[in-house]
Amino acid sequence: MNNTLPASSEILIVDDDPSVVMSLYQVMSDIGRVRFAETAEQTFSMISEKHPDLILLDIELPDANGLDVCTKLKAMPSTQDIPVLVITSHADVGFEESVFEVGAGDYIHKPLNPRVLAARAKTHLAYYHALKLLDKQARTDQLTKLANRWVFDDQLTSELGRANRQKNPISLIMLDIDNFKAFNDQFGHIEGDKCLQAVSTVFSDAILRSGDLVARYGGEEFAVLLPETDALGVQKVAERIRANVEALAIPHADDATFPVVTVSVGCCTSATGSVIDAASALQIADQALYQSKHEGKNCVNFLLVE
Ligand SMILES: Nc1nc2c(ncn2[C@@H]2O[C@H](COP(=O)(O)OP(=O)(O)OP(=O)(O)O)[C@@H](O)[C@H]2O)c(=O)[nH]1
Repeated sequence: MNNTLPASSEILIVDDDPSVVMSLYQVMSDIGRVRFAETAEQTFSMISEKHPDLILLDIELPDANGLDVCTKLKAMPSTQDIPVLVITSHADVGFEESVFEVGAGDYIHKPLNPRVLAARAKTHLAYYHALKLLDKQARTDQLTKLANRWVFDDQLTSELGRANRQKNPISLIMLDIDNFKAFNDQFGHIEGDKCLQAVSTVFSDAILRSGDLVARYGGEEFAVLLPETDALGVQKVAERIRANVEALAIPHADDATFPVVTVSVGCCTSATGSVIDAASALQIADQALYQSKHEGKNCVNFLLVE
């Protein structure tokens, strides 16, 4: 397990005793990059700047009890998974129980034993990095490296809710590669996979805002979510994607509608965030996509919901 440790682990030491900090630093600087906080306030401010991969937390801080700090960290979704190792001189059973009750991963007694500290820190870091990797893999389509349908549906639901609360427009694009069965039949599945990867790059390059999301929705079907984007905006993005896929000029199968690979596009906008249910939004975009297929493929259709 320890072999999986990346060289760049970020470790935050929270302690106000210079001699303890020095001992911790001597051990931890061999394991990762170390930062320090002396108080609870500094701790939260440093964590908001950059999330550490491991926190070594003293119990007696000048402005708070370390257990309360841990409770707060474990209550926040953005920090709850960061492993916390409590550094303590308490040894009674009741105290040990309270360490685990607040969600800390482990505790280490003072005086510190450097080898035990290093071993425990490495174990927690290895589990944390492995979990992060698994989480990333669970959210990513392995072939295209885009987000998968699960991530898309999740984000669509939360962005629709937000658009509705703020009465903001929100737009959705569904894309489907034209005659992809014919492509696979003529060139084989390996070339088909390469084609999917190439068009995925076009989709990713076409979305410019940080809140936008592109995902592989099914086999040769893709979806794009554009929060705070109105009818004009989504149609621009949709047309850019359609044109850029065509411009890739990937030769298509002899019996395909067009000589190069193309996509049919369906998009919709909920002008005031009135569509709040993900299934309805997807169904409207799908309806527009169906219209594009029906009109001869390689085109964009759009539906507006007021
Ligand atoms: N190579 C490859 N092919 C895939 C993958 N996922 C889905 N496909 C193929 O995509 C094709 C989709 O075929 P259809 O649903 O008939 O659609 P189409 O041929 O694109 O026809 P239109 O949508 O009407 O343009 C099928 O042959 C699937 O096997 C994949 O991951 N890799």
